[in-house]
Amino acid sequence: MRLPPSPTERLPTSERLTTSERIRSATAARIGPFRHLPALFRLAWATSRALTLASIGLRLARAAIPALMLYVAKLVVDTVVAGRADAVALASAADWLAHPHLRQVGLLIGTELALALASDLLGRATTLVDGVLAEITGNATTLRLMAHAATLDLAQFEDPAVQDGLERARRQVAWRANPMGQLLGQLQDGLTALSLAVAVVAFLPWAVLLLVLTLIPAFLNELHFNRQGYRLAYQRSPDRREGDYMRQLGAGAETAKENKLFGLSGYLAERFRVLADRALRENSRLARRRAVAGGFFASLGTLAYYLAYGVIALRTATGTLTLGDLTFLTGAFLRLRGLVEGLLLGLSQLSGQAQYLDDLFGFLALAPRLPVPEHPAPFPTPIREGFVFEAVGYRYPGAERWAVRDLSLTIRAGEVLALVGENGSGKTTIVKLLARLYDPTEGRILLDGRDLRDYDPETLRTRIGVIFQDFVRFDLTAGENIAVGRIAARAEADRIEDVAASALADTVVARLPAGYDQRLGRRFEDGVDLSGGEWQKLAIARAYMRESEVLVLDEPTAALDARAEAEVFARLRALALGRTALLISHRFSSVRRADRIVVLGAGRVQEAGTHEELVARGGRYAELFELQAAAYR
Ligand SMILES: Nc1ncnc2c1ncn2[C@@H]1O[C@H](COP(=O)(O)OP(=O)(O)OP(=O)(O)O)[C@@H](O)[C@H]1O
Repeated sequence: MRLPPSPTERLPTSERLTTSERIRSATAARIGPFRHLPALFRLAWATSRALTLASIGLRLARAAIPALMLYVAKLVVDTVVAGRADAVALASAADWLAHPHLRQVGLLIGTELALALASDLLGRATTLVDGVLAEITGNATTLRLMAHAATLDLAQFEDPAVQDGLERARRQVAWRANPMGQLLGQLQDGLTALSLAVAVVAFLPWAVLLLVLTLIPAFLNELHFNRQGYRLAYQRSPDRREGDYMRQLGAGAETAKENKLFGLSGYLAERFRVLADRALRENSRLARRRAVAGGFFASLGTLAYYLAYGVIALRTATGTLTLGDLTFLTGAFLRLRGLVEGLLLGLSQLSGQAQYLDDLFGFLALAPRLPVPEHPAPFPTPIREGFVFEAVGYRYPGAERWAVRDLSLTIRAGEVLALVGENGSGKTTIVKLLARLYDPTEGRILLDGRDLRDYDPETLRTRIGVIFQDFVRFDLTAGENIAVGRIAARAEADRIEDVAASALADTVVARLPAGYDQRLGRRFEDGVDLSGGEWQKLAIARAYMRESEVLVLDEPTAALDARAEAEVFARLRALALGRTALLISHRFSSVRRADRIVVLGAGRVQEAGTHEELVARGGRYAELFELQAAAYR
């Protein structure tokens, strides 16, 4: 039978593990749903040793109680039966206590009561400890997820499989599901069953053997169906992802506007229904087979129980066993059956959780791919020469086409360079390569004569301020939306106000009810939404906040009105004084003010020069410029 792929096997080739690691992970896959249990335990252990130990200790203590209680109950019955012969008239409590048999019965009942109370208290304490442990493990896991996410490369986030896995892992953590508690619960039930079985062995060894013989096929059957269910869930993973996406589209706030205008809800619901129906059909088929096989093995167990019950009753009737033995053995068998059923059920629940644990641990096992130099070159301060792209080519993972190819380009220190070119010509890709979000597939990028890969990428990124065209609209306050450009300076209100003024964002903030403290966006109740251009002004302020040597603005003014655009550029020139600025724009009115303009086409440089030079040349730039200018005449 083919095994389901491990989470790493679902990743793109470059993400995959070495051969020996793959063999190890394939072996692990055979254990299916249970392979994450050690990691799960380590997670809880690392979060709180005291609580993990407390949870285990409490469960161990509680596991032995049922067998003890049944045994005490047996002693009660036997003592009561033995004492019936010398029954006397007892007038007072003192008489009761003075009577040896009755005192013994009283003592035994008191012991059973103490055990019952201890079991209750231990149960409550376990729930309390497990609840706290689940919450702090959940929080610690979220922090670990966030810390790990920060170490990964952009390309990894852009991989749909990684994205979906991360999303599900996040949801799993947010649900505060407690697989650890469930696992320990299973352990406790297993130990209780074992203690009962050991106690029964003393009386009827063959009965325990009978039980074990009927249990083994039931367990094997459960494990078989667990693996089948796990495999099915894996195969259905793409469908499930698509179904989740349809649900999100059909019921999400972000898409509500277009859903209404285009009347999409029926279409999306139908697509969801088709996927859900297919899943239902496959799941039901497996569930039916599981129910039939499970029912058969459960009946075998019941048969074994009644067989043992009959023999116990007969042996009690013939005097080989006492009435107390009868109580104990029937009680122990009944309890054992209940426990075993619970254990089998727990097994299938644990296997359901395992898919999410796959996502969580699969994500935590991802390693970043961009190499970081062990001994980075000292970063030039200030940058003297600038950046040189030498025959750079970049192809996105899994893409057939090159986004840029044979690209030779110089960005001189201190200049304002504009990049223009048609959609998809590679402008944004150049920016990402510059900030080392990706490494070139071929060729190299030099900064002051050294390969960009020789520098520490973190340092490089602190020296470059980039605002992408799809900048993030944080549902935080207006002040924070600017401060994220240099989050360490978030308390410097003056600085935030200064950069806001430079980006014309001050007038936007002035109109907000709570000014810089106003929460933006629609996610939260106190949020106020802004227009596209207003958001863009905040994003420009964010870039200025960075105070970096290299300023990169990707379509910074696309949403601005003509007057705002002109003003932003006038200020940008003043701000960029002495700094290097890279400007990407489709608006030639902005582009023409740059020191130099580079025209890209199909990932290559087509022309470069000042506005005047390029217009005089009568090439591609002149043609595009004329097209836009004509539209205004
Ligand atoms: N994350 C990605 N994965 C795969 N391909 C991508 C990705 N981002 C961009 N591309 C492809 O790379 C090429 C260059 O894209 P890029 O975003 O650099 O163009 P651009 O010049 O900035 O375009 P625009 O003017 O539309 O913003 C395009 O063909 C695009 O389809």
